[in-house]
Amino acid sequence: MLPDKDGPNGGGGVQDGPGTEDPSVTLFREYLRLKTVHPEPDYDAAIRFLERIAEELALPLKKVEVCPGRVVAIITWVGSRPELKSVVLNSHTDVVPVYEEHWKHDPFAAVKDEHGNIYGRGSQDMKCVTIQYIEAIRRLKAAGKRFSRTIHLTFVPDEEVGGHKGMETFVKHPEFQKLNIGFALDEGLANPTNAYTVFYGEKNPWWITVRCPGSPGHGSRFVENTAAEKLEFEEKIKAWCKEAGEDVTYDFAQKHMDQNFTSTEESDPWWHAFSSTCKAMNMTLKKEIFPAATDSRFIREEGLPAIGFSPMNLTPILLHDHNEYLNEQVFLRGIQVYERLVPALASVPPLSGGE
Ligand code: MET
Ligand SMILES: [Zn+2]
Ligand SMILES: [Zn+2]
Repeated sequence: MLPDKDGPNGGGGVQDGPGTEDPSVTLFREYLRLKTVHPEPDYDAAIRFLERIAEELALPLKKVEVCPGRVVAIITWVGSRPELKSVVLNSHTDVVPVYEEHWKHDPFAAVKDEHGNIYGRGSQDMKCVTIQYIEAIRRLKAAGKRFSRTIHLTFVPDEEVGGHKGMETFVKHPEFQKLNIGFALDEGLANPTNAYTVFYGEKNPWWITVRCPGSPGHGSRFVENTAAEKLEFEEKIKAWCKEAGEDVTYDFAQKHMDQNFTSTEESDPWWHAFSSTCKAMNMTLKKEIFPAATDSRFIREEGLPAIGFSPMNLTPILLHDHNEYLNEQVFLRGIQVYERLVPALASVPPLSGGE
């Protein structure tokens, strides 16, 4: 672990003396320090980190290069009945850029303040979840557990830039088919109340590039045929491009039409395993449609069920925001949540059809 400027346990006035921090928190902070930040994420650092983790867990890691320089890493814990469909724990390794001048701590130093709040880009989106999966698996393995279904931890690049060179390509890869997926967990959002939010569908993103050529020049010069004057925002996309002139074109960088939802009926065996485990832990769940887009959309488009869930209650929603942080107690509680959820999902009895 790299020491940060305030010593081994972060910001001033920290309650932990050296060496007393929970090792899961230390690992989380170490992962936050990797600069997997766009526009040039250090994916090599993430892969090296994950290779070390796989070695510690004594589990195999497979690397699938879906595009040049874009590797999906898969750590697999084979179940006692490997013919059954598997459980996927998915997370993306990239994070969005920062405006460092708006942060009270270095966004890549993983400073922990006197309240136990850990500041860092990716602390909520979604390096917390990556480490929570890993630590839950580590504890379950150490306790000598094994489950009937195979568990795959998938670590995917480029989610934050639309997933073209990440999950979108991976779901079409033969190695994805080989995973024989029955159910997937992926990211969700924090919830400021005591409840946890779960996402069973998403909004359809449309990212559109409108090409509207015009003469350049200073605004005071009464330039004719400017780009701005050609655009009619109140009209529909097609209509306003047509009206703007024959040379105005548009392209979709993202155009999702699929509306596959994941069942949250109690009769659904996957949802039942998920929700009954949460209930047994006295967790309140709030079911929602994700307000933006995650890699779950590509999984659902393959017809597979996926639930978006990041176990962060009592936490303001700070994804992509300045001063993104997560409290270490909330983080540690999340590991315990996965320690219960993973066994429940990986022990779902064979479904009709023997899967
Ligand atoms: C449409 S790609 C989604 C990128 C990112 N997850 C976001 O919601 O902003
Ligand atoms: Zn995310
Ligand atoms: Zn994000």
